[in-house]
Formats: sequence, structure tokens, C-alpha cells
Amino acid sequence: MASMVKSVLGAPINLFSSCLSLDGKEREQHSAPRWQTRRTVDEQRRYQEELEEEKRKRAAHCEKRKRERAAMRTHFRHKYQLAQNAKDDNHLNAVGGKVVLPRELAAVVRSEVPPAQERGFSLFGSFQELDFRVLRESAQNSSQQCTSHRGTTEGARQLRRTAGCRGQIPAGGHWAGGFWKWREPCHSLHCNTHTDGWINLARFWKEDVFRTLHSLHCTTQRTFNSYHTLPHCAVTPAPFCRERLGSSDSVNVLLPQDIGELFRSEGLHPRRMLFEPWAAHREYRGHNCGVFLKNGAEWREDRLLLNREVMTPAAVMRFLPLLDEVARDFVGRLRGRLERGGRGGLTVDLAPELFRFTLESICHVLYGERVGLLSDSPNPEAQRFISAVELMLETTLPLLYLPPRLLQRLGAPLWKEHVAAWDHIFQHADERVQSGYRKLRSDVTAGGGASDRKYPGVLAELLLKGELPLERIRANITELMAGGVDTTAVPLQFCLFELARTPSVQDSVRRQVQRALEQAGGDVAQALRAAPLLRGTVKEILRLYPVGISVQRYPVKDIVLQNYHIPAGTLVQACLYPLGRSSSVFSEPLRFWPERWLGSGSGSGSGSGFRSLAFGFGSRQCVGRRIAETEMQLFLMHILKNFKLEVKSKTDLRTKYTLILQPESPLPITFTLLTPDP
Ligand code: HEM
Repeated sequence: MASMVKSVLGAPINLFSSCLSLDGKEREQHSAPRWQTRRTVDEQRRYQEELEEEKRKRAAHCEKRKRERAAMRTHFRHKYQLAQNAKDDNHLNAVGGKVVLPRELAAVVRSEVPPAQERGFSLFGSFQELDFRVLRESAQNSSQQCTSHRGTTEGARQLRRTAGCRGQIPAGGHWAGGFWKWREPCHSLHCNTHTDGWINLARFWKEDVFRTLHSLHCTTQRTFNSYHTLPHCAVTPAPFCRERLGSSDSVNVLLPQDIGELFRSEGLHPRRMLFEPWAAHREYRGHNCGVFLKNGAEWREDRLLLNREVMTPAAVMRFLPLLDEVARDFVGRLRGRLERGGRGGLTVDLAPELFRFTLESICHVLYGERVGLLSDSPNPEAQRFISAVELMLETTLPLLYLPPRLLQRLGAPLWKEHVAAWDHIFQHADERVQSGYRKLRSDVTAGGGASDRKYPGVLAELLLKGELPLERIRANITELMAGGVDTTAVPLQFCLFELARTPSVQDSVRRQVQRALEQAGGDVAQALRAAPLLRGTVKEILRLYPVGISVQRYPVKDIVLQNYHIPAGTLVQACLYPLGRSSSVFSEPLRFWPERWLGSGSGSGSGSGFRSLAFGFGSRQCVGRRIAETEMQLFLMHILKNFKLEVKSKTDLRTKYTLILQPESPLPITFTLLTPDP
């Protein structure tokens, strides 16, 4: 044994000790390069060159690796909406962003790449050469993304790890419908449409199913062929299903606890489904985008500045008197019409007037001045703006699932109409922004300054603060103007209808309003606070008739919903129409009952905070929410104070979906004066 140890360790020890034993001279001789003694000068030079070449190659290789890793990191940063890194950016900029990833890295990235329609603006580049075959493939890729690990042990292991950190998912499970199913679920994952998104799209177009998309969300159990509309349905749909439409592939949820989970994984810069036709129009015309279409850090920057102007309690107190003035004016004019008509009521469909009312209201808030839409001869240009918004909304829906670039190339009439509608909206908003700007400048030159007078409106505030460049102010003001008309006018139609056909509710809300007004002694803000049924009425209407039928998000981390694993980056839609009508979420879901939102009965338990979602949720919720809520409550307050509302037919109304949910036919209401002039 001893001899074996000696022989194994002997050689290295000898070498080691021989090194130590060298004196200075000997060491110099040993360490001197051999060519110094034996090679010629030529050989020396060649050797030096080879060394240099090798060094260059090594540096280039190193640089390439760094770029590849920078490209990967940038991809993941973009995907998870993390802050950019200047070092990585520099690496990529140095090669003009062109980095070819080696196969193994590309595979890592590929399995994480979000589906084509989720990639935002970068997608437009690829539209240049787009054809339907490519589109179809991209749709298939997006579904493959969900199944990238399908059936593999590693996939299962990874997923178990993901869910394992939640500490509640048992081991085991199997693949189903493209998702990892952890245990036998009560509802199996299925498609509410055909499994091929392109077949669905073709049929939707042919059979005009878009108009009833909200009901489709309720009918998840039906096959596509037997699909038909239910005018006013209570539903017990599956809480979870998959929807494929063109290139869009989403997981649809409706239970508050699932929506809560989705909300918790929306990240710092929440993203919803991109409205491609709108974004394409901005790109086509070279316009800036406002918050609706922006994402990432730029969205947040704009959004925080806008929140200060329209979302904070202080902002509400600033614009509330402007909205009140318009509401009083509207009701005063309606009163005048009734009085002129003598005794008896006036039966009228108020829809056209409501659109003018909401445009007048939003303009007053944005520009700080009235635009005269409630006069007897309203400005025809404003009427054209309203028509343009309607056309823009109507043409958006069928365009949503098609590549705008392709339609643009084909010169498709639908795309042309859409562009013309947006052009008109931009032109109109632009004129208003310019005149607001000129007015502000002349005020400032005259030495007054907006601060001396009444609230000058959102535009002036943004201009005066100077924190946003003019182009971005213009883009955001245009969006607020376009977003502030139909969204508010349509729920008001539903409000009038439901109050009219439910006299008991109408009476109790009116009683509360009258009491609140008396107590508040002319302080409208105080009166609103003292009449919570007004807020309940608005919430109840938006529960039954949500303006947008879904709120969408791309979770930034993997989540588990209903025992299904949902990979980060999957499009998930919270379906508001079936949520609002679900008997497992609301008791007596079809009853118009504003009081359900008051007090302790308004909900408790898991996910109870995610039942009233018409304005979306979290930091990305509707930025016009406070304007819309205040405007609608003030309108109802003055209407109920002045008129009794009735409808001839109390039958359920039919709705249609044209990007916003609307009544299918006019809703005539009979208004009768309650009191002499108040
Ligand atoms: C009853 C009326 C309204 C409803 C139900 C409504 C609904 C919504 C919903 C569901 C969203 C998406 C929120 C999310 O993704 O979480 C949204 C976003 C938005 N809404 Fe509204 N809206 C209404 C009125 C308004 C008004 C009056 C304006 C303009 C003054 C407006 C402007 C916008 C804008 C600009 C966004 C995009 C916000 C962002 O992405 O940061 N909306 N709205």
C-alpha cells in the first residue's frame, strides 16, 4: 500500500520539489520561451502573428456569445416587462440588432415567444410579407406554445415546479386541451368554438356572429352550429374555456377568484389584447399613440400623468361642476320640451340626444368650455364626429382578427372606412386641441393665466404643466375624446330603460336622491355621496350590460386557474357578460337590483372584489372611469328629480355587440314631469 501511494504521488511531488529547488538563474532559463533560444527571427514573427490571430478570434467569439446572451436577456426582459439594460442594448445596437441565436438558445426563446398577435407593434414589421398561410401558422404556433412541453417528463416536472411553489397542487396529472391538468377537474377544458380559429373566423364573418359574441361567451357548452342568441339569459356556463378566433387563441374565465388570480399576475405594465386596426392606423398616419395603445414604461409614464388629471379625488372635484352644468342643461331642455308639449308625457328614444350629451360633457371636461351641442341647432361638425366614432367602433370588430397591413394592401373597403373614421376623429380632436392651445397662449400673454380663473380643463392643465410633449398630449386627448362618447351614452340608455320598467327601484332611487339633495343644500358632490343608490344603479347596469364584454390580460408569470396550468404570456379574457349573469356569482342575476351593491351584501369571500369589472381592473383600468361614473350619476340624479319614467313594453331587450354592447333596437321611454319647475 505504502509503495502504491509513493508511486502515485511520487511524480507530482518530484516535479513540485524540483520547481522549488530551482535557483534564480535556473528559473530564468526554464521560464524563457524556447523560441528565444532555438527559433529564428522569422519564426518568432510568425508565432507572434498566430498568437495575435488567435486572440482576435477568441475576442470575436466572446463578443458573439455576449450578443447572443444579450439578445436572450432582452427578449425575456421585453416579455416580462422588466426595465431595459443599457449594456445589453449596446451589445445589440453594435450589430444593428441582428443576432442569430444558436439552436439551443433559440429553442429556449422559441418556447417562450408570445403568440404573434401578442407582440404589439413589432408585429407590424412582419405584416409586410404576410399571407394567410403564414398567419395560420403563427396561430398554430401560439397554441403549440401552450403545449411545448406536452407529454414530456421534463414538461411535467417544470410545471409541477411552477405550481408546486403555490403549495396546493398535488403531484401527477396529464395533458388536456393543450394545458396540464393536475387532477380530475369538475369541468373539462373545451373550446366554445370550433378548434380551428380560421374556420371560426370565416363563419363569424359569414353568419355575422360578431354581433352576438357576448352571448357566445354564455353558451360555452353549445357547439358552434347549434349556436343562437338568447336575448336575456341567466347562465351557468363552464367557468373556463378556450376560444380560437383567427390568429387569436385565448383562455376565457369568468369566476371572480380566477380573475383575481389573473389580476395578481398582470405585472407592473399590464397588457391587454392589442387593437391592431387602431394601432395600424396610427402607424399608417404617423400619429403618436395614447395610453390605450401604448405598453411598457412609456404607457406608465403617460398614464401616471393622466391619472393626476382625471382619476384622483381632487381631479373629480375639479371637473364635477363642469359635468353638473351639462347635465342640468340637458334636463332643463327636456323639461322645456315637455312643458311646450302641454300636459301628458313625452315618449322618445333619447339615444341621439345622449350621444350629444356625452360629447358635450367630455369636451367640457377636456377643453374647459361648452361646444354648444345641446342647442336647438347643434354644430353639424360635432354630429359628424359622433358618426365617425360609431363607424370606427363598428368597423373595428371585424378587423380585429385580420392583419390590417394585408387589408391595406388589398385596398379593402372595410379598412378604408376604418381609416376614414379615425382620420375624421383625429382631425376634429386636432382642431379642438389647437384652438385650446391658442386660447391658453393668448390667456397667458394677456397676463391672466389659467390659475386665476375656473378650472380650465384637462388639456390646459396638461399644457401648463408641460410634463408631456405636445404630440403625446394630442394623442391622449384624442383617445379620451373618442373614448368618452359611446361608452357613456349607451349605458345611460340601458339605465333609463331598466329604471322605467322597474318602478319600485326607480321610486327608491328617486327618494334617496331627493333626500340627498335636500340635505346637501346645493352641494352636488355632497348629494352624490349621500345617494349611494345612484352609484349602485350605474354598477348594476354595467353588470347586466358591460360596455366591453371582456377584460384581457397576458399574465407575466405562469398561473394555475381551475387546476389548469396557464403559461405566462397566454391571452386570458375575463368574460364580463356571463360573469354578470352567472347565478354562481350573483343571486337572482337577472334582477335589476342596485341595492345589491350597498352595504355588507355587496360581496365577501374569495374573489368578491372581482365582480364589478366593467371598467377593468388594476393600474390599467379605464382612465375615464371617474369621468364616466360622475357624469352618469349626475345625469340620473337630475333626470329622476324631474321626471317619472315609463316604458310601454317591459319585455327583455335584445342586445348587439359592435365592440361595445348596445340595444339592438331603439328604446323609447315616456317622460312625465314630476313637479313644477324645481
Ligand atoms: C361607462 C363607461 C366606460 C366603460 C364601461 C369603460 C370601460 C373600459 C375598459 C373595460 C377599459 C379597459 C380596462 C382594462 O384593460 O383593465 C377601458 C380603457 C380605457 N378607457 Fe374606458 N370606459 C368607459 C368610459 C370611458 C371614458 C368616458 C373615457 C374617456 C374619457 C374612456 C377612456 C378609456 C381609455 C383611454 C382607456 C385605456 C386606458 C389604459 O390603457 O391605460 N373610457 N375602458
